Amino acid sequence: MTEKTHEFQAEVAKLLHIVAHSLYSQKEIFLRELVSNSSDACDRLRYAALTAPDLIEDDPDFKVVLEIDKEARTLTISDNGIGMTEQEMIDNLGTIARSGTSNFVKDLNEDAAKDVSVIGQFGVGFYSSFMVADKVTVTSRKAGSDTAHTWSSDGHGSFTIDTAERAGRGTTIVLHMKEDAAEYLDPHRVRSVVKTYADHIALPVILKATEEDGEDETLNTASALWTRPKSEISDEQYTEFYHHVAHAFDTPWITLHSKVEGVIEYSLLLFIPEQRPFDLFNPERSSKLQLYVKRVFITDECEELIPPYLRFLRGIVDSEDLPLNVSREMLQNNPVLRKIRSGLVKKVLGELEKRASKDTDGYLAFWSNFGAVLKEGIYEDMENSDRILKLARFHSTASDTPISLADYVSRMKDGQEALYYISGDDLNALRKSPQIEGFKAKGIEVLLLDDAVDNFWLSRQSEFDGKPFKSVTRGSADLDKVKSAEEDDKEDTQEESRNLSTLIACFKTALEGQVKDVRESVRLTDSPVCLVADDGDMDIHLEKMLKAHNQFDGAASQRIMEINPKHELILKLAEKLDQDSNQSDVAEDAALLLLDQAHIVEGDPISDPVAFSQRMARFMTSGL
Ligand SMILES: Nc1ncnc2c1ncn2[C@@H]1O[C@H](COP(=O)(O)OP(=O)(O)OP(=O)(O)O)[C@@H](O)[C@H]1O
Repeated sequence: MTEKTHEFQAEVAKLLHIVAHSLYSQKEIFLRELVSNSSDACDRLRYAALTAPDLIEDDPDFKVVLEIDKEARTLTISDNGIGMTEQEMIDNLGTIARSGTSNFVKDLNEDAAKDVSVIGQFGVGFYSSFMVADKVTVTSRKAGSDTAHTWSSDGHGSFTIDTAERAGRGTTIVLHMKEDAAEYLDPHRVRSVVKTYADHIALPVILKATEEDGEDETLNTASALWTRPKSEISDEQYTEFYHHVAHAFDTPWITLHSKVEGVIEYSLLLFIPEQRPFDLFNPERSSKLQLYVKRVFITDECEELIPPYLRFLRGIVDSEDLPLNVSREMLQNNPVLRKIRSGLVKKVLGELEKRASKDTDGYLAFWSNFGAVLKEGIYEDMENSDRILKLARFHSTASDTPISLADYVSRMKDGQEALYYISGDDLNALRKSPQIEGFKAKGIEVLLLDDAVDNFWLSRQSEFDGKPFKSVTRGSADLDKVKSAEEDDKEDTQEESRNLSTLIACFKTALEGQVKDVRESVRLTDSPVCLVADDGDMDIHLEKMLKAHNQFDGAASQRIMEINPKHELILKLAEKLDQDSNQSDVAEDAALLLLDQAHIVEGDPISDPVAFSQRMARFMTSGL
C-alpha cells in the first residue's frame, strides 16, 4: 500500500498549533500523557482478554517500554496493549472525538490556551507530544490482527498513514525531539519524570538500557496505587493518580481512600476536584468513575456505580465480589453494585457533612462548583434527600455568602411559619424584586433560588424541619403575623384601605381579562405594584422556567396585581378618583401603565409597546 495523506480535523489543527507554541513550562507532561495512554490500552486489552484469552496468550505480561536514541534524537514509547487499526488511528489521532471537547476548542482563544491547565481539562493527551517533538510516528497493531500501520505527522495540518511491520500487538510512538527538548534524551531526566508522574501506573514502565551491556530498569512501583497502604502514599502520588484517572490538572479538594470489608468487599479511591470539569453539565449526566474487579479495569461507563448527582466524583472502585468476566449487561440491576453504590453515596455525603462544618471556605468553593449538581439529589434520591437538603447552600437577602437552611431557620422571626423563597435565573434581579420588599422591611429573610434545578426539588420537597417552603410570588403574603421593629399603627392602614376601594374597582375594570384580580398588598414597600400567582396557580418563575425549557403545555395562568396602599402614586390616584369620578380615564391609563411596568420588572415582554408608549406620553404631558 502507498502512503495516504489525511487532513487533521480543523479543531485538531488549531489545538496542535496552540500546543506547539505553548509557553507552558511543564512540557514534561507529554510523557505522563503517553504512558497513561499506554496503560489505558493495556487495561482495555486485559478486559477484552477475559472473554478472549487467546488475544494475549503469546505475550501475557503487560508493560510500557521507553527507549532513548541520542544519535537519532528520538524517544520511543512502546506498549503491548490493545493497539489500533488503521481506521482507529485516523479517528483517534486526527480528530477530537469526545463530546463537547470540539466546541470547547473552537471557542478557545489562544491566550487562554497557553495555560495548559485550561487545555488539559479536555485532554490534550496524545497531542501534547508536539510540545517536545517536531515529528511523531505511531506504529500500531491491533490485538488479534496481523497487520500494522504507521501514522506520521509534523503537526502541521496533515498526517500520513502507511502499512508497516510490527512484531506483535501494541503501539510504538517515536518522538523526534525538538532542539529545545534535548533534556528528554537524558535517562536521568526521563527516570525522574516517570517517577513523578507515572509511579502509580499499575504495570511496569521500563527504561531500556542505552548501553550494550547495561540492564533494563523498571522505573515505577508498578502496583495499583489503591492496593498500597495509605501510610505509604504521598499527597503527590495521590494527585498524580487523580490526574491520570480524571484527565485533570488541578489538585483534588478531597481524596477518599479506603477498603470496605464485610458482606461485600471493595476498595475505593475517590476524588472531588477543586475545579469544575468543563463537561459537568453535559445532558448525558454520565459519571466517569472507573470500575475495577480484582485490579482489572472493567469500564468507566457504569451508570449503576454512582448516581448522576455525584457525577463530579473521579477515581476508581475495585470490587472483590463481582465476577471478573462481568459483562456490561450484568452490571445492570446488579445487587452487589447496588450495595456498593449505596455505600459510596453514604461515604461521600458523610465526608461532605464533615467538611461543611469544619472547612467552611473550602465547602463554599465546592458548593459554587458542584452545588447545582448535588441539588439534583434532593429530588432524585428520596433516601438521602434530607441529608442533601442540609448540605445545600443558598443565597439569601440576609447574607452575602450562601447559607444553609439550618442557618435560615435559626434566624426565623417570631410568628414566621414558613421558609420564604423567590426563584429565578438572575440573582441581581431577584435581590431587587418588588415581591420581597415587605419581607425585607419586616426583617424576614428570603431565600434567593437562582438555579434552574431549585424549581425541581421544590416540587418534591415541601418542607424543611417541619416548616413549609413558601414562594413570595405566590398566594397571600401572610406577613401580618410577624411584627417589624417599627410596626405601623393599625388605624392608619384601615384608613388607607378604605380609600382604595374605588381605585381598585376602577383598576379591575380597566384590567379585565388581563389579570385575575387586583388587591392591596402587604408585601410592597417601595414599588407601586407587583404581580403574584394565586394560591392554587403555578409559581410565576416556575412557569417561566418550564416555558423556557418547552415543558409547559398548559394555558398560562393569569396573575394577581397587588397594589401598594402606601405608595404616593396609588394614594394620589385614589384621592383624585374620590374627589372627581370623571377621572376614571386617568385611572384606567394608570392601571394599564402599572401592569406593563410590573411585566417589565419581571423581565417579561409587554403586550402592546406602542400603546404603552402613547399612554406614557399622555401621562407625562398631563403631569407637566
Ligand atoms: N498507546 C495507545 N494504544 C492504543 N490506543 C491509543 C494509544 N494512545 C492513544 N490511543 C487512542 O487514541 C485516543 C486519543 O488519545 P488521547 O491521549 O488524545 O486522548 P484520551 O486518552 O482519550 O484522553 P486524555 O487525553 O484526556 O487522556 C485514545 O482514547 C485511544 O483510543
